[in-house]
Amino acid sequence: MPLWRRRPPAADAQQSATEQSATEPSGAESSGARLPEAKASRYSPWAHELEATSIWRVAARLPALVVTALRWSWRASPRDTAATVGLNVAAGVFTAFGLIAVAGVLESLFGSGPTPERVRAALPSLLLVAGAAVARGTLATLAGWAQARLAPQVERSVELELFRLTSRIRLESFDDSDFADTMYRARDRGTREVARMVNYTVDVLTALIGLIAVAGVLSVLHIALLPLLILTVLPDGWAAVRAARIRYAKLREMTTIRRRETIIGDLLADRASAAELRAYDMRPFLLDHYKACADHVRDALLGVARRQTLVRAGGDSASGAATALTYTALGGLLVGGAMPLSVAGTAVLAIRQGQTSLNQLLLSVNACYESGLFFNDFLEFCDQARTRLAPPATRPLPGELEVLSTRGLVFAYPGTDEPALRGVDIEVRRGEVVALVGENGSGKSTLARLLSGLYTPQAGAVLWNGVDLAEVVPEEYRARIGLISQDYTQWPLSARRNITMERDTDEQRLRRALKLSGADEVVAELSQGLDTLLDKRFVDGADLSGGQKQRIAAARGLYRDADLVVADEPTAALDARAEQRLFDTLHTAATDRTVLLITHRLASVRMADRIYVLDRGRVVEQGTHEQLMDIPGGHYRQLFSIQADAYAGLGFPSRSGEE
Ligand SMILES: Nc1ncnc2c1ncn2[C@@H]1O[C@H](COP(=O)(O)OP(=O)(O)OP(=O)(O)O)[C@@H](O)[C@H]1O
Repeated sequence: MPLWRRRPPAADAQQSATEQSATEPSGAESSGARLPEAKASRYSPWAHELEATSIWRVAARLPALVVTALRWSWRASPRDTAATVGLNVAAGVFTAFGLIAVAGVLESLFGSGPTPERVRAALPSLLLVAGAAVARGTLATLAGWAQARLAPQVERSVELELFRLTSRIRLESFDDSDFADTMYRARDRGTREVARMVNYTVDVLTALIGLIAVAGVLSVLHIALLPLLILTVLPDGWAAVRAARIRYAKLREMTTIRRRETIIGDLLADRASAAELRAYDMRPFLLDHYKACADHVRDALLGVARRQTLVRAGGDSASGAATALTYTALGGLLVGGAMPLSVAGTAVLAIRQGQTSLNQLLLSVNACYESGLFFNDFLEFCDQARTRLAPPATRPLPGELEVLSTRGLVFAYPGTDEPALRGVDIEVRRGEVVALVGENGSGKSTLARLLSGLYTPQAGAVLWNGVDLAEVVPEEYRARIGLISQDYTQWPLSARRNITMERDTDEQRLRRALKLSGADEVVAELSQGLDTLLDKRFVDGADLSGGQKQRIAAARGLYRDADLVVADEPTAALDARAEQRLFDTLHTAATDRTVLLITHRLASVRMADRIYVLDRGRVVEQGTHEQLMDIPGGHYRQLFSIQADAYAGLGFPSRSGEE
């Protein structure tokens, strides 16, 4: 496993966090007091490990990363990748060729004989220098074009892969905070780095070619000059790589804080939170919290800048000393008569060019390496996401739903010790209305999601006509379920699309769903009817009330030609009339479909064929309303009585208007 992928053992995190907070700048400490992530970064041990790892060990992984980046680039556009690499390399060849031609010019100019004759002798080489410059310039321009074309294509392809994975991973992955950090890093910078890595790789190749030419010229002039040249640049290169690692390690260490900073920033600037932010005057609190995060990040980055400057200053001084040594050696060779003046002139030129090329090489290797660290975040995300995909299932759905049952279902959310479901057995038969009731947090929605195939149980199974859903192609059974979710999404699409969720509309089914859910009244008020965009953030977009949104969500669940309708608190935001209409609908819908209903309005489950009562993740009672009411001190009986008592004796008129 590469060093920068290794996760710190949890036990080490606390200890290292203590060490870490001792080394933080004072501002970070003060914000750390308010930010748990600042005090106990999960990545601290990892960051220390990265900093302590030898540069050579880490750099050894670079070629593999470069190859991966090139593969991504090739996938995005083979033509532009080939053009970028090919044209840049060709431009590099002409740069080297130009230097060799310059050496020829100098040799002729510093030779013996009258000046006009020496100038004439230098003319062919001069022409070669000019030709090489023109060719290099043309190739570099074309290469720049190819490079500029490549970047957006690569970014697109990498981002698409990212979203293909985020939209396929198992739902519970979103409840895992470690994975959320990984996803944040991949989205934050990881995807942008592939194109950059390709560019830096090309720079490395170009610089290498220039360097080979210089090395060739220098070794012909005097072999001692070559190691001296390398010595002048190595300290600088070491400093650059080290500085990059310091920055990356700190950024990675701050992943959770930066994610929190983004979340708070969104709350401060998002429409969805704008009203409550004002109503509860959350502004000072959020701003203060945002400032604490931003202060921590700023202080940490100031610390990084200080350390980077020190490292670079060390590298620069050592490189300066090595340059002085090189020129002293050159002077010594001249004074000692070991090298004629014309050769020394060429050597100075070659050394300068060599330093430029070597510097360029080290800078591009460093940039490539730094990019590689971030690119690796994207690869790490892809690796982790692939392990979070549902295992491939090939079994087709075993016919229309006859019976959906669960067997010893156990499910715990990631990062929690307490299971939300602890061995649940229920059964829903075709044409039945089955209700799940229970107090808040008893596990109803979790069970509904498992029955809808959205979560994977840790133990037990959900069986469709006796076949374990784990073996069935997920798209097949999800298509047979109409989910009216408690946390429904209003998509930034037209009202029509918000209901049908598919490109082609079955007008008859749509009209029926609109009527059954009461969404027909909502659509009638929209300026462009079903074609109205349901998102106020865009021109001509409409906004809906909470109940209106819920009617649209109910229409979505009813539109689907499903075997099973799962309705999780489908009426929480509805007015009394709409609520009654939807419950009536759900009860009559069960003549041709099966309905699983979750609600706290117990009067509405009286008609259910069977009621399961959940408590702390277990089914504690089951039966019809009458059977459950017959259990003395029973859970359901108590809940029902509390609601019934609230209305009892108040003499409300019935639905028909009579007392
Ligand atoms: N995403 C989550 N991550 C961790 N724990 C969760 C998550 N969602 C729910 N839980 C926990 O799982 C348990 C069951 O929650 P669930 O939402 O299924 O209850 P519920 O019966 O539907 O409650 P309600 O009536 O309030 O909707 C609760 O203890 C809850 O805190």
